[in-house]
This record gives sequence, C-alpha cells and structure tokens, in this order.
Amino acid sequence: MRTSIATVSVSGTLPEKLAAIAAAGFDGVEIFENDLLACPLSPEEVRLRAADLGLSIDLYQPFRDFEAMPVPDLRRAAHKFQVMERLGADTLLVCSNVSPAAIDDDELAAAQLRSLAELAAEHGVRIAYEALAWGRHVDDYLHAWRIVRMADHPNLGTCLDSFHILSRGSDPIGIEAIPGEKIFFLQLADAPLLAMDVLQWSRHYRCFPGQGGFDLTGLVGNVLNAGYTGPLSLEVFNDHFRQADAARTARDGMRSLIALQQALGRTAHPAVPTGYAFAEIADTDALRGVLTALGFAPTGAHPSKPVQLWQQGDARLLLNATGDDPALISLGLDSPDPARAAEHAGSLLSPVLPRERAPEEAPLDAIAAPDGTEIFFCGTEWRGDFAPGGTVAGPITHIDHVALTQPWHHFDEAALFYRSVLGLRPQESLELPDPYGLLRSMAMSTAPGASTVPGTSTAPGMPAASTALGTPGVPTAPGTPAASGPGAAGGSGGRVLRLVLNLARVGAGDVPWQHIALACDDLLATARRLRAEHPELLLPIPGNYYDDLEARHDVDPCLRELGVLYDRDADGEFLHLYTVTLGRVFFEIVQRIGGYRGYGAVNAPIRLAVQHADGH
Ligand SMILES: O=C(O)c1ccc(O)c(O)c1
Ligand SMILES: [Mg+2]
Repeated sequence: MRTSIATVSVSGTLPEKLAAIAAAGFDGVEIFENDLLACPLSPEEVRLRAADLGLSIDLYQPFRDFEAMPVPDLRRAAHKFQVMERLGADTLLVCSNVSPAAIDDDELAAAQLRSLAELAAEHGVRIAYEALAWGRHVDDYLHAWRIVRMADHPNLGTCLDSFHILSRGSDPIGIEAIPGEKIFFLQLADAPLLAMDVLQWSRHYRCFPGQGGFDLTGLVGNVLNAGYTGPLSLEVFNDHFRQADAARTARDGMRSLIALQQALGRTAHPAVPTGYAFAEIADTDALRGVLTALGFAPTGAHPSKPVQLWQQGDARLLLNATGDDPALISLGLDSPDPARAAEHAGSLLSPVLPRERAPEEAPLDAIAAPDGTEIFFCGTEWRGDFAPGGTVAGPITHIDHVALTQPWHHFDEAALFYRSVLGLRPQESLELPDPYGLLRSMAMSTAPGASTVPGTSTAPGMPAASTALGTPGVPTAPGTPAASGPGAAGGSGGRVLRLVLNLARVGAGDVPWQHIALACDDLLATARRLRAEHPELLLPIPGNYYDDLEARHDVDPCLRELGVLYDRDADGEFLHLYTVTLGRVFFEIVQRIGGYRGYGAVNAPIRLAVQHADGH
C-alpha cells in the first residue's frame, strides 16, 4: 500500500521534514498548515521540492471550525483551495467543529459541507471530514459519516483517524459499513493507554503503530475490508518526536508501517528467539573479579578476537577486552532460524552489520538495536569457535532477563524495534520513583505468561504460599518443581526471553546503565555465601525496607540479614539481590518461585536510591 506521513510527526523546518520523510522511503506527505505558513518557500516551490524528492502531497490540513456555524466562512475556504492548487494537493482535511458558536444540527452541518464540497469541486479539490474526539457536537466517526452521507456530494468523503476512533473506545467494526470510496483518507496513530483528557492525550502522547496500546492492525483490517485504497498515513503529535532527529523518527515511522503490513498479512513472526545465547561485556579485571565471586569461570577463548567465554550453567558471558569500562556490548539470542531472523530484521530496516570473520569461524549475523547494542542471531555453531571445555556447575542456571536503559527520546523506537524485529510482546509500562526523577520501565517477553509456552508451565498443585518464604524454615530444594518457574529450560519451548526497557531520566547523560539478571535455584544459599565471602560486592538494603516488608508479608527474617529483596504475586514469589555497579553494568541474581511473572518492580525505587547513594 502507499505510505504517507503528516509533516507534524517529525521535527525541523518544512524542507528538512520533506527530506527526512523522503529518505525514509515514504510515498507521500500530509502538509500541516503551520509548516507551510512558517516556510519561506512559496507553495509552488514546496510542490517542486516534494516532487524532486519523489513525494506526492496527499493531504493539506487542518481546516477548522467550518461546519454548523451561523454563517459558513466560504471566503476562507476559497483561499485554502487556491493554496492547494498551487501546492498540487487535492484533498483538504476538515476536522469537526470545536467552536462554542457551532450549532448542534446535523442537517445544517451537512448543508454547509455540501456547499463547501461544491466550491471544492470548482477547484478540483476534495473534502475529507474527520470527527475529532473532542469535537463540540461531532466526536464520533460514525456521526461524521452520517453527515457526509446526508450531504451526498461526490467531492465530500470522510477521513478516519485511528486515534480519534480508538481513544473514545468506539468499535472500529462499524467502518466496514462505510463504502470504501467514501473513505477519502486514513490517518494512523497509536497511543499508550492513559486515563486522561483526550485532547491532551492526542496532542502529546500519540505514537507510531505498535508503540502504544491500540489495536491498529484490527482497525486497518476493517478499513481495508470496507474497500479503502488510499494511503496508510501516519499522523503523530508527540512531544519527544518534535525534538528528536527527523531522519530517525521518519525511519521509525516507516518501520511501523512495514510491521503493520506484515501483521495484516497474518504472517507469524518467522524466528522468535528462544533465550539468551550470551551477553557480551567490555572486560576489566574488576569485572572478572565479580564474575569469579558469582561462580563464573572461563571455559573458552575466541581464536581471533580478544574475547573469552565465561560460563556457569547455561549462563554464558563473553568478556571482550577491547573496552575501558564494563559495558554491555551485544546480546546473543538463541534463534530457531538465524538466517530468517536476520532477513526479517532487514525487512524492518535493521540490516545485518558488516563484520569481520575468519573463514573457519562460524557465521553469526548481528544487527544494531536503537541504543547501539548489537543483537546476534545464534544457532549453536558459535560455541565451537570458543572450543569450550564444558560448562561450570554452580548456583546460576541461566540469564533470566536483561534490562537496557534507553536514552529518553528513543524509548518508543526501542519498544517498536524489539516488538517488530524480535517478536517480543510488551507488558504494561510502569513509572517508578527514583530519587532524582521517574523511571519509566516496560518489560517485554516472548510470551505473556508461563502457561502459554510449552514446557515452561508451573507444576500443578504447587500453590505459591507453600514455599520457603511463606513458611519460614522450610527450604526450597533446588530443582524441585516450585523452583522452576517460567524461564526454566523447557523441553520443546525453549525459554521465555525477557527484556526490560528502562527510560533514562533526562539529564542522566549518555551513559545509561544496563543490567544482567542471572537466575538461580537457591537464592538464599547464594546470598549467604556472597555475604560471607564478598560482602563488598552486594548492594546494601536499608532496614526500613524490611520493616515495611515484614509488615506486608510473613517472610523469613534471614532476608533482612542477607539483604535480599522480595516480591510476590498471585502466582508465586520472587527473591533478588544486586551487585554494585561496574562501569555501566551491574548484575542481579534472581529466583522465581512458582509462576511469578514480574521483575520485582515494587523494589526498584529502593534499588535506585541505594545505587544513587553508592555513587551511581
Ligand atoms: O489536534 C488537532 O487539532 C488535530 C488536527 C487535525 C487532525 O487530523 C487531528 O487528528 C487532530
Ligand atoms: Mg487526524
């Protein structure tokens, strides 16, 4: 389908916007009137500029407060039509009236829109009437359509905007009853699900399809079923996008439309990863000290690169001697079909990165995530390069999750990247207080819960309350069903791949933290050993935390002594602790008991405050 985007969706001057939009591969644009008014180029020059860039001007907008007025302002309309003729734009968006002077009379609205369409016809222009969700008398798309039908003029149709439809909770199935040729234009925007004034929501929080909580694929399916053949056009008002790099925003918008069309084609994601093959960290002596204390040991070295494999259970870390400070460089993902995964990423504008490889080394394709982390699609051959001499047994079993802090203006881009390129599903976005700001945090995973992934369900008959911590003194034996919640190795289903995206505070600088959470089967024993042997490595947790925890839950007093954090949900329990930060990286050790699905978010404010006190 043809693709288009409103100039309001990206930052810059009109010529900069057009250049960025063309570079991202769009077919056309909606020209937002303010962008033209503030531009030194004449409409003819804008027309030429767009044509030179290969862009059609699909829509001119918005024309406000026209219909159902005591006196319709046709003079203002005639002027707009002249501008449109000079621009070479053939469709004008008229949004529903918000003026207190508007009269609640559909017949009057239809009659005046009909006269507008009559005048438009003389200029070779069409009118697309859109219901704003906050319109004074018309705020619903079916109401706008009834008025268009009543006006009955070939130059008058409706403009559907997914935000206005879905923000009001309207059912988009009604679109299928509108004749396709009367849908003159389709605007697409997603948005996070927020309970707030709809105008503020629309003007500040819209985002690209797949970045928010609306079902855009379903709505576009309804529009196509109605017979619509016009462009898919993005219209996003977003405070971050207005400030971000235009080329990057436009490319992200194009990625969202490609992903949307792939979803419409009902093609399942071709290669959802099944777990972490490795995490690669820039190496230092201090990092090796911490990993040794955690029970890791080197098991192999790369033949041509300064990279060592350190391992424990199924947790594999690659230590790369090229950096100055510990920092996460790349993630290896177990992929059922690495070649298809790389091809799919390429289709979503994430091409395989050029890489040097000796002829005898295993092929391994990587792409760049928005924050620069490299993502490798791994089979099992890569391990051969390290000639590993077997794994190291220890309390740690595998990588439970990785948390990546995103620069504040790239959070939505990262969410869409992981959703579309890797097939991860986002969970609710949380806001967590930090001593110097709010941390937005969103978990994503390959499956929403344990029970939907074969081979990883919690053993039946293991109620969460019957665990070690609900019943002080009864240890949970490693390897019992209660200790192997979602994330444990599962027969055919692999692991649930979990990733947490955190939004860096504005002002946090360009050195965001990353953390790697390691799973173990007996956190208390691990904590006990670390407290005895390496207390300096553990983040100290304030006593006030335990006073409150003990008031909320009947927990083992040893949590306090060991500095272990605790959470529970309806399905199970979660024990975790953190190491101090090295460079940009810290480690978390976690134990999931029963079917606990979260990440201990309730404890994040404590952790963040202690990390600040610790100098980070
Ligand atoms: O916020 C607005 O006023 C506005 C204007 C034009 C549109 O197409 C729209 O969806 C919203
Ligand atoms: Mg709109």
